[in-house]
Amino acid sequence: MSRYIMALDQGTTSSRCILFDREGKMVSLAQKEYTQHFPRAGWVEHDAMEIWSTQIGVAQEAMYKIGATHRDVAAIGITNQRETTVVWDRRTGEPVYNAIVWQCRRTAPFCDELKAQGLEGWFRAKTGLPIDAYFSATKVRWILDTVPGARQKADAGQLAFGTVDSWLIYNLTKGRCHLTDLSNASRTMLFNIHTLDWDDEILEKLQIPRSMLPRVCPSSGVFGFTDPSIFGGEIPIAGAAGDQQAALFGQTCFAAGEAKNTYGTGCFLLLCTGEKPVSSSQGLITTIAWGLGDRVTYALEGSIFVGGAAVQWLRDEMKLVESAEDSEYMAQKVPDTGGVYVVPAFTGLGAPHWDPYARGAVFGLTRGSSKYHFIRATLESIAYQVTDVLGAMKADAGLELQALRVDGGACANDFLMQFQSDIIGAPVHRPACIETTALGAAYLAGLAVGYWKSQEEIRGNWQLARIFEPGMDEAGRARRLEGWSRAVAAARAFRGEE
Ligand SMILES: Nc1ncnc2c1ncn2[C@@H]1O[C@H](COP(=O)(O)OP(=O)(O)O)[C@@H](O)[C@H]1O
Ligand SMILES: O=P(O)(O)OC[C@H](O)CO
Repeated sequence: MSRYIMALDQGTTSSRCILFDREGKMVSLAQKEYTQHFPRAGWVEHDAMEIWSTQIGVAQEAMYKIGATHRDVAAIGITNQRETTVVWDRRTGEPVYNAIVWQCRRTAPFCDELKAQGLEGWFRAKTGLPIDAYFSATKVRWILDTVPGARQKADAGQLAFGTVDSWLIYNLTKGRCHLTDLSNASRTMLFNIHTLDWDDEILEKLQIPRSMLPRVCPSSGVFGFTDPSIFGGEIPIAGAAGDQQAALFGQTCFAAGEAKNTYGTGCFLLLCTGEKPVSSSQGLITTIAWGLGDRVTYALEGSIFVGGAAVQWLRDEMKLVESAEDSEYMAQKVPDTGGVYVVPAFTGLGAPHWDPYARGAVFGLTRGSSKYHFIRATLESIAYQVTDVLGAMKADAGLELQALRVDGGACANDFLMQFQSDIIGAPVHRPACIETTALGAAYLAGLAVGYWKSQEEIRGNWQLARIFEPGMDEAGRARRLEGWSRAVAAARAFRGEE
């Protein structure tokens, strides 16, 4: 029997491939950062061909590192940055425009038009989502309206739309399969999470032809086989899920009431609600967690657009740190932020505010403010945003958190995790494997081909590595949270330039 499951983790900042063994341990990893394009203020794009080339490059590298061949890989699981929109020409396989990334705000004015028509409740009832530029629907519409000839080609059935999972499956199968999974479909604002089908009324309203859309499959099951030219032989693609849902699966949060928070480019807190979609009155999203066989599991989600990306900004734009890791010791060179608050609303604010016009801001600077205060305040801003989302989840779902399970690149930062625990007043549990996104995709694929027999078997693989206990007094917590909420209100009042 094959020895490994391959996870392809196509994230916002990097493409990654990890090979896992039966205990859920990483056997080989390869990763490559790729180019972020910011053609205008608030716009974010990726080159879809670079997504594909880096993803396939790291897959081959991960196999090469341990001398694995296609025979050693029982199945591939795909997980991906969600909502990011690729539209390609079926005849050439070429994208007609760059991938429009989930963070991109270009369609905010069109979303305002939809809201002005009073459609907010209509969309939410069908899709579980608020109307926002974050989701794929208005991005597809923008491409059809803007790229010369796109509308005509789409009407003639020549164009295909997909989120990044679809784009990878299409290329891995050399154009044979145009598919997606339920969790990714639920992020498009085109998919009805109750009927489990693309919603014809929404398609009509947005003038998006159904012929562009992929077929929707369960998250665990054989989607197709890789073309033999890629790995030297066929490998089944047996799992796919959006990265945040995959992380929920990788953290083995299978039962209603179990939650995790991922600290990647953004931060995403997901609470499993079981087979029941729970609707939100607090600015959270109702989303499909995964489909297994004919059973669909739902989740409530708080989506924060800028998490670890704020640390990347400190590194790449502000040049205040040389590496993301350095932020940890530099933040601890000062005992507190000295009253400085950073609001990293670089692409507006997601949950619970949903304000596309908010922009990043720094408050509380004094003559004594140093770069260390600035770095510390940036890290703290990540934890404050998570605290706001937790508050919404408590109000919506009555979540009484015993402990917060964490994962994702930035959860390696001990300072951030300690501050997170302090500011929510609850323990933070960091597992041994923080690559839970990839692990979740591997589990979905492995279950489909019998590599793992059951979810119970998988549960046994989860291991705790470190607990962060809250140490901040109530008064200190309340004072900081009050400062943070004033900073957010001020950043929202400023409103960015169009
Ligand atoms: N030690 C660290 N401290 C703070 N942030 C970090 C650290 N390591 C990585 N990051 C941040 O985490 C993000 C990468 O996490 P990852 O889970 O790989 O994200 P993605 O899947 O979105 O590409 C980057 O934005 C990076 O700045
Ligand atoms: O790339 P990540 O891990 O920050 O995840 C991005 C999300 O899927 C966007 O919804």
